[in-house]
Amino acid sequence: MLFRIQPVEGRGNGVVATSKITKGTRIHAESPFITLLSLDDAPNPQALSELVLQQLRSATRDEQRAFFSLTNIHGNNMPIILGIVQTNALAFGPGGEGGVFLTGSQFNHKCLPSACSKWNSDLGMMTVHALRDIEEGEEITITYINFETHDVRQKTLYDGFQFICTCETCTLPQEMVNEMDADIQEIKNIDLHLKSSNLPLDESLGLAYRQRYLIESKSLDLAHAPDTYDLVAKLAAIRKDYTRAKIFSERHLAVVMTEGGPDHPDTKRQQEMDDYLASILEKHYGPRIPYHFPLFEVESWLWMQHQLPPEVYEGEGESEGDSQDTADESGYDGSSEEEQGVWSADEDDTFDVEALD
Ligand SMILES: C[S@@+](CC[C@H](N)C(=O)[O-])C[C@H]1O[C@@H](n2cnc3c(N)ncnc32)[C@H](O)[C@@H]1O
Repeated sequence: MLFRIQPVEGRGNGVVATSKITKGTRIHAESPFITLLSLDDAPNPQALSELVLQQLRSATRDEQRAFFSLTNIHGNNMPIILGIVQTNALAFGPGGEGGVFLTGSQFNHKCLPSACSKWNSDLGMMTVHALRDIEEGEEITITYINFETHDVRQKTLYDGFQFICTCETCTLPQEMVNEMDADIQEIKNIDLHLKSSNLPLDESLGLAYRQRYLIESKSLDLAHAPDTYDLVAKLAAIRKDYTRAKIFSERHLAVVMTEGGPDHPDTKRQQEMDDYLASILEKHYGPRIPYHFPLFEVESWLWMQHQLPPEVYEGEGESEGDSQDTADESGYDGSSEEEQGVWSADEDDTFDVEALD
């Protein structure tokens, strides 16, 4: 066992590492003890109680005891069973299904968590993987919420779990919180823009680069940050730029592998896409990835960097100064695609992204 459950100051019980855990390690896997049909529908308390009672009756005494020892933040405001369910239910299914986990429900929240909880429909289990190295004695945290600005995060956590988040991110000085919120909003705007407009690939990559820059260099990798690599891999594949698609696909594969492990459906799907791209490259072109260039040049080539046309960005949170900064960082030397070693695929190579979704 890589962790133990113990009291954590200001957060009730929590999950604490009993040894050093390296990034990508599966920390925990567990089937739901109580399964709920939907966390999205306002539950009819009577029906919910009945559903939970039915499942409790078929549990062992030890399991029942473990269920009743879970935290109930609702006190006398509702029947005890409902209080426990509402405090501990985690969402997992695509239709808003959720459940209570005897161990997994004891992970506390942080906006910049050290671990990722993910529902694995193939295993019928929630898994928890380390998003970074975690030290012995450190609390292992997950996130309960989506990628949001400070006030939205606080409201969601208070409404759903009745606590005020005091994590490092939420307690930054107001000026830094404002700056971070502006960056988060810009990341979300870019995501919407990339998904809703049919931009030429170089413009999409320019925006995507900016998104990745904001997420990585400013430590905004709050859980559920938009997955830039997934999107640009698909955009490049649709435009038959299989070399770039393959590189972005490898990066996305690394992300889903860390978050869900090799047996997660997302990882398997991405592996399938990656193998397919590899087979196209192998069959028609052989390796064209310019790894013999210095890393900086490969990155610059990969993202097709040049200054973004201002109209792409207008009104979406970026100042002119910022845009200029990005262009300056790019190192784009103005050489043509051919000079940079980029090739185009045959007409017959049609990448069916839908089939992989
Ligand atoms: C799913 S339970 C987590 C385990 C819980 N701490 C326990 O003692 O069983 C959710 C509750 O834990 C507490 N909690 C989780 N994350 C917290 C945080 N970052 N700060 C304060 N309380 C937190 C809140 O009371 C929340 O309603």
